Amino acid sequence: MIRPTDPLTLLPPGDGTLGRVAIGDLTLSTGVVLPGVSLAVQRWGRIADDLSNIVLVEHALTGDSHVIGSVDSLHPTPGWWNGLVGPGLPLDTDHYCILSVNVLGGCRGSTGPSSLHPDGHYWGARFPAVSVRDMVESERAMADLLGINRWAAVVGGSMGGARALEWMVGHPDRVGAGCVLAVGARASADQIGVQTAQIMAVTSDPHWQQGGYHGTGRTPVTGLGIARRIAHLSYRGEVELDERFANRPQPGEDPRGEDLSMSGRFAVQSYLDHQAGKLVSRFDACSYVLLTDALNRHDVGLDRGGVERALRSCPVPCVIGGVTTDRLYPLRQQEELAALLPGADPLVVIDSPAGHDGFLTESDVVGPMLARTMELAAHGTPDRSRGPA
Ligand SMILES: CC(=O)SCCNC(=O)CCNC(=O)[C@H](O)C(C)(C)COP(=O)(O)OP(=O)(O)OC[C@H]1O[C@@H](n2cnc3c(N)ncnc32)[C@H](O)[C@@H]1OP(=O)(O)O
Ligand SMILES: N[C@@H](CCO)C(=O)O
Repeated sequence: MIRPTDPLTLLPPGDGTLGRVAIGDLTLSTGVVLPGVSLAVQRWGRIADDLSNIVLVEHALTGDSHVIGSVDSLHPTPGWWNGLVGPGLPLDTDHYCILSVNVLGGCRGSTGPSSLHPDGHYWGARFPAVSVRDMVESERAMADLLGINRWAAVVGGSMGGARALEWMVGHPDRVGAGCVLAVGARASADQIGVQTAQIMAVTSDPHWQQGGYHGTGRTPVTGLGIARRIAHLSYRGEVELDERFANRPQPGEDPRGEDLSMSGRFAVQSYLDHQAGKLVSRFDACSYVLLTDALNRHDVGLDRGGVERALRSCPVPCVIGGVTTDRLYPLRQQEELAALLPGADPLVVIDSPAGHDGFLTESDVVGPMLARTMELAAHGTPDRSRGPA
């Protein structure tokens, strides 16, 4: 007798090994069909027989599926939520299987602009535009393939929070509980402004080559580095930066010389150079443009009668959090989410100088928020009687 393959055998083992799930062709919200899509996946913990204990953790713009780092492999990789996932930790692998997916269009294993097109050349900027909703649809296609009807919870911050929110609003019956950090219901004018400036920095680099730089030996590292400097400023608190760097020169350098040769740097300039250097060494410029553009398109109310109606229609129990000093996704945006989502706990305000990156750095507060999310998830089917307001 031929037994059908157990879909779960398509997943990597529960020890954080990186695997890849082929989901086939994906029709995007623009109508474009993206052929042969694969998603890079990692998971930690055992999957229950009834698949009811799987938590989807969504990463931010330049993150990836390495929610927690690995030190013992040939290629040690840092994690971005170390200390929050593991036995006895807020995302408790003694009870739950924690699963993370490199985003559609990313550059850390999932199909994206640095993947090969069916014609054998790199996709580059030929890669079709994707929205946050498309990212979620790729994850839904993967869940369908694996037979996962419902996530115990979906959690994430920033772009990961946008994906978590899209899951909750677009597929409320498939999300047991949600945790949404440091994001809003739609892109604001300020975000689109700062993010389009970053996109222009990348695409104005002569090495961009209309997005066809892959395989040419010339990559737009200068433009990507400028984009990261602009972005990183928006990720950190204004007061925090001034307390750390003020207008001091970088030790041993003189930024106040007699001419404009710019040979000496301010300390903050050196810090941003460092952050830019780290990003260009690990991230693809086309993916950066694609994902930044997806954030510009983010609008949970699109084709759902607007933000208020979309949020009010979502009964998923959830935890919403924002950072006091977040100047990219200011607190008013999370206040809106907490006010309009019928299943939301009172807003958790993360009091931190760290700015937007607080959802990565303030694990003392984020940990209890994740624990609370799992408490909501454990209560099972949400109280649908609250219904749309
Ligand atoms: C780690 C990953 O790549 S996981 C994927 C997710 N990645 C991200 O989320 C984005 C990348 N990282 C970040 O945004 C941030 O570094 C965070 C949020 C992860 C950590 O924030 P913090 O711990 O507050 O780091 P902080 O902003 O102080 O930066 C520290 C770095 O700046 C460097 N630095 C500080 N001052 C200066 C200076 N004057 N000149 C040059 N470098 C400086 C430090 O040496 C340190 O370098 P290192 O990270 O290579 O060790
Ligand atoms: N530091 C985060 C900020 C965006 O949320 C990142 O690079 O992904």
